[in-house]
Amino acid sequence: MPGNLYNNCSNLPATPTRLERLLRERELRKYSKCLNDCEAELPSSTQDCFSPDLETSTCWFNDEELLETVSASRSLNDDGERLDFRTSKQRLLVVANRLPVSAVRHGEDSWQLEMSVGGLVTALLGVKEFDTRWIGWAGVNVPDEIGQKALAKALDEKRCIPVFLDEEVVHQYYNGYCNNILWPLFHYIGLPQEDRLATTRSFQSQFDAYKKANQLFADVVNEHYEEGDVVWCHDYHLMFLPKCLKERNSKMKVGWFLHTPFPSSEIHRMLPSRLELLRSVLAADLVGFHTYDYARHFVSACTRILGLEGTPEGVEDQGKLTRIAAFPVGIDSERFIKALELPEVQDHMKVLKQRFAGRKVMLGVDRLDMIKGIPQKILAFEKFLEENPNWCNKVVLLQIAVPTRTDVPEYQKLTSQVHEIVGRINGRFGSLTAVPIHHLDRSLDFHELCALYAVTDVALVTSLRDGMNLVSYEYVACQESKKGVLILSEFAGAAQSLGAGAILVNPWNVTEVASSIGYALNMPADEREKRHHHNFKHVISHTAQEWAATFVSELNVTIVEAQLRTRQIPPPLPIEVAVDRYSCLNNRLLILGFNATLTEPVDTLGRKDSQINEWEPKLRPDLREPLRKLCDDPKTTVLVLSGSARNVLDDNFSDYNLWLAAENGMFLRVTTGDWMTTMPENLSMEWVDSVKNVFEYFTDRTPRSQFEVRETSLIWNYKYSDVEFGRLQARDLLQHLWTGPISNASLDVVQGRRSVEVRSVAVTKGAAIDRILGEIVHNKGMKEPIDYVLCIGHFLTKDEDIYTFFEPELPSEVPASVRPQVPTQVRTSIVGSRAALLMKQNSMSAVEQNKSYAIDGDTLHSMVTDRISLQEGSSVLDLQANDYFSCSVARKRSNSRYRLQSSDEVVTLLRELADHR
Ligand SMILES: O=P(O)(O)OC[C@H]1O[C@H](O[C@H]2O[C@H](CO)[C@@H](O)[C@H](O)[C@H]2O)[C@H](O)[C@@H](O)[C@@H]1O
Ligand SMILES: O=c1ccn([C@@H]2O[C@H](COP(=O)(O)OP(=O)(O)O)[C@@H](O)[C@H]2O)c(=O)[nH]1
Repeated sequence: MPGNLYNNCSNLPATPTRLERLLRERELRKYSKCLNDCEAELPSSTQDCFSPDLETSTCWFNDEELLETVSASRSLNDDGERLDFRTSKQRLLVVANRLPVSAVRHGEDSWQLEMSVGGLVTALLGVKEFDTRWIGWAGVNVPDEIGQKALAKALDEKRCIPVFLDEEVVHQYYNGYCNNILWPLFHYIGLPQEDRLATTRSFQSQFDAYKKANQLFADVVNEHYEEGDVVWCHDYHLMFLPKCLKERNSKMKVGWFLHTPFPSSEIHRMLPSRLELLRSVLAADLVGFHTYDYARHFVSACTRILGLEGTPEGVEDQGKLTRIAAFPVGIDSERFIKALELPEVQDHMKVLKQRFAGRKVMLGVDRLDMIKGIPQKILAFEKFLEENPNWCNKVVLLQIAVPTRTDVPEYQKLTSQVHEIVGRINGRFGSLTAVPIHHLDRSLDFHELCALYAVTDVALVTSLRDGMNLVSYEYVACQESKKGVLILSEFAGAAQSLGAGAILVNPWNVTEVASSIGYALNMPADEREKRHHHNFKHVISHTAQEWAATFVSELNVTIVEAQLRTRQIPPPLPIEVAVDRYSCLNNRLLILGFNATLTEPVDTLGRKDSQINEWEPKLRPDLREPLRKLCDDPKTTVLVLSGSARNVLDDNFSDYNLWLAAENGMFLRVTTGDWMTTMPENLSMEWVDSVKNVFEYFTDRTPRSQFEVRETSLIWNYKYSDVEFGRLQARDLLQHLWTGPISNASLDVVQGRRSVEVRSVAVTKGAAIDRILGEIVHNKGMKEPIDYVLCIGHFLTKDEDIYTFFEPELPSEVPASVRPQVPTQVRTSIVGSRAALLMKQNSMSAVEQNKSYAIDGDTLHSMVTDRISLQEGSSVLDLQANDYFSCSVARKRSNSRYRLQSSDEVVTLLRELADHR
């Protein structure tokens, strides 16, 4: 499709595709990594400053060196030798609710920083390729200024920037809206019911706090932002952030990534703030998810709930594309693999092996969260013991359950529930010397955790839903020597990547999980090896570093593409200029479309305004007054040029003094006169019956679709049907029309946004306007040439030839760069036709003579020349470039010079014109 003529880029060198750009970026990353690796071989004295030895740190918490690697270390900046490499690092602002460290206060101005627990922190700690700063909440309330200053200073050393949230905001935003509303909903647990109903009542105040908290995050980002920075927002806590950031600075590169699942649109629909949240996220340039399924759900929420267009690339709204894609996170696998060689880890392994000698050990590591399916896991283990009494003293389940979100009542309840089940099972199957379940309500340090991962025989992950689940990755990374078995919930994002090597289970099916435990414990060595090998390969190649680099690279590419795309969108109509020129001139022509131009905007969801009585297009009531004024102005001619049938235009406009052109100009009438036809005489309509059959078939099978028979075209409209079903049906319908029995007829099958229209090839608004103008000039007995044309409409691409109709005749002072590119041949014929518009007295009606019309467009123009009486020497059009305004309404790409966003803006424009006679 041609772009905006004013921005015709056809002469530019071919721009690379997105894939080409991404591949190039990938090559560059590889090259940069190669440079890095070479540096790693430099003498150790030059390395120390920027490559801290993580594995020598003894504790998972307070791991200062680890944090240094999150970002390019500052000492790197002081190293002259590495200047080139360093300068290529992109500044990255990572914004997440939780900082990688949580703060514990020790005195008025003294703070201790501890590593935060959770997959998001683990994933982001692996991000090393950028010059990174973290912005987030330190997990603590700091009401006093001294405390805030001291904490900010302590965090600064870790390149972290705090967002201070007071207790009430944390309560309403974090415990309330994030963890009691969004978290359960996104994990298919649903919204609060029964005893949680009180939460529903406070929903609005929690949402307000959520927005307020997001704004506070935005303020801190704005304070630290430097031009060119990439701002990467994380997770469901910050869905409002992209909008806050873009409102302030539309040029900021903003990405948003969700670490949890994004549920089916049917679940998201339940959320009272569903629209606002989706819209805010869409303000980002790039939106990422762990899996293709989550991305697909998000796109479908945008199409079904917001009524936007979903494309394979993302979601489009008024020409703005938000790119949506899957970026599965990984871990810093090397860090885990290397840790296994550390003496501390080896010591832990020895102790564990001794402690559990003679027993197989199964491992569970989860935050104590209802989504992790801990009760289901324990119940399945109980069933296994029940059914396999011979295993009772030979297997033990070690469950690490890290306390989390302890202020939220649901989490408190879960703790007691789990304790109760564990107690019961240990009582039932335990002995004086051994219990089958070892349950720990606390976190472990990094070395203990690695040792546990390495020595255990089976890892049991039974999440009911889980964005990714990094524990499964970490387990695989640490099992290179033992080759233990991973039992993995099919509802964890990790199932998509590790599914082939793991035993996949439905955690709700206790029987299935129990038998999988048996299968895993008895699995022969060669099968374990094969499965492990497959997973290990994936874990070491899909790292957190790779994840971040890919996301940021795609964000950069998305921005470039957006800039290219913007060039194809016409600029907004300069209303003041259009009005000013209008008031200066004396013979003005307004050509107005009808549907979606002078009618209320269609509810794209087909829900609200989809009552049957709304189906007929109606002139907006707020347009009646300005339209009447314009029609009654002797210096103005108003023409409504529409695809609609005659009766529809009659119903809406009979009371106004204007011109009506129905069926794309095939019928014409001044409201004081009768309808005339401008239809070429030998326009073949033989195809109508067969197309009618097809349309009827699809109308029957597509609820709330309509089928309209006009005299020169047939239209099947599905704007009130289910968006996705309608689109699928339209695809089938089009395929049939293009390849079926009528494929050879001389027809045009015109695809609208929510419609399919079939008409004869010769019928377009641009083809009709010449004849219409001739008739208007003749009928009005115009003496003065038309010196102002405003042509606005929500026209189909095929009908946009109306915009170009006037272009070639504009005087040559229009700068070459903004003049439309019309092929020479076409130009000649149009210029030829313009001769038809020379005025003469005693003219004969062009329409009266329509018998002699030929179908060929060029011939038509010259036929008109013969029939319109001309007034010696004067032209119908005397149009200066600046007095011609072609303007599309609610179209993302168009050949028009300008655009208006919606029919609301048409109202504004026509009111202004009406007030400036
Ligand atoms: O910060 P908290 O409220 O204590 O919760 C900890 C984190 O839990 C969630 O982690 C998710 O991210 C992981 C990495 O992408 C993913 O593997 C896992 O499936 C998710 O549950 C949460 O999304 C984070 O924001 C929290 O920080
Ligand atoms: O005592 C512990 C137990 C777990 N983890 C880490 O917590 C993360 C859990 O991430 P996952 O993606 O599995 O789930 P999430 O908790 O983020 O939902 C993993 O990186 C674990 O190494 C930890 O730091 N300390």
